[in-house]
Amino acid sequence: MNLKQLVGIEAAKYVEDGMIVGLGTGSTAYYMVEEIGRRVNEENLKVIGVTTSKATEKQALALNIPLKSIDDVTHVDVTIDGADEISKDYQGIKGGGAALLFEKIVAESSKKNIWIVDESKMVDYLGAFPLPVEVIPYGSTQLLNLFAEKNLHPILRRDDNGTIIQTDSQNYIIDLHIGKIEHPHQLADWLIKQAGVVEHGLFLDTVSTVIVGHPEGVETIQVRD
Ligand SMILES: O=C(CO)[C@H](O)[C@H](O)COP(=O)(O)O
Repeated sequence: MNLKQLVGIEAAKYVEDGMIVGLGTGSTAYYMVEEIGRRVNEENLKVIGVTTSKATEKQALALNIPLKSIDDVTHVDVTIDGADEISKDYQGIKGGGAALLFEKIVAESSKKNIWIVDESKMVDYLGAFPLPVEVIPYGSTQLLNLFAEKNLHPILRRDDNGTIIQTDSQNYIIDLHIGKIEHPHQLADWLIKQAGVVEHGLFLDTVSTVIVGHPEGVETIQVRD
């Protein structure tokens, strides 16, 4: 079993009958969704899933996990999602899979957030992983210029064919190759104030529990209630 599968299966243990569960996006969250699907089908687990991307929605539907839109629930009990980086003070970067907007909306509606990662995602400081910023297409060149002026080293995300990637909301992603983010809260506050920025991938003071996969086994870190 690989480390992503290990933490995905471990996190699914936190899901109980009657819960509304936020289902994250990415190659690690994939295994958690598979395990919840297995429990729904084999153990008659009764849950409602709230998905964070079209990809996860497709996976959950194929597994017959009952789903509701975030707009049709009053709250989410727990959201389980991956992360691109987690710093030593448990701040995170997400959005490598371009799902950061829905992921943040669901995370902010959740009583608890569990992040599942392999040990390579645990870092001292955020920023070696390029910080994704979701922007509307209109004015995105102006934002690229602004970010470049501020030495944030922006690159518009494209696929291997050079086509600009669009999110589930038809927005663009600008990745900021910062290297080391000294003051994540300041950067987050500045980014969200720029016209055209829809959301950024700094997930600050969000996570309740981090489940880290090591070759020796699973480490569970309780960060906040
Ligand atoms: O934020 C995300 C998607 O927008 C993912 O959770 C993050 O990119 C981690 O993905 P993976 O588990 O595939 O490494």
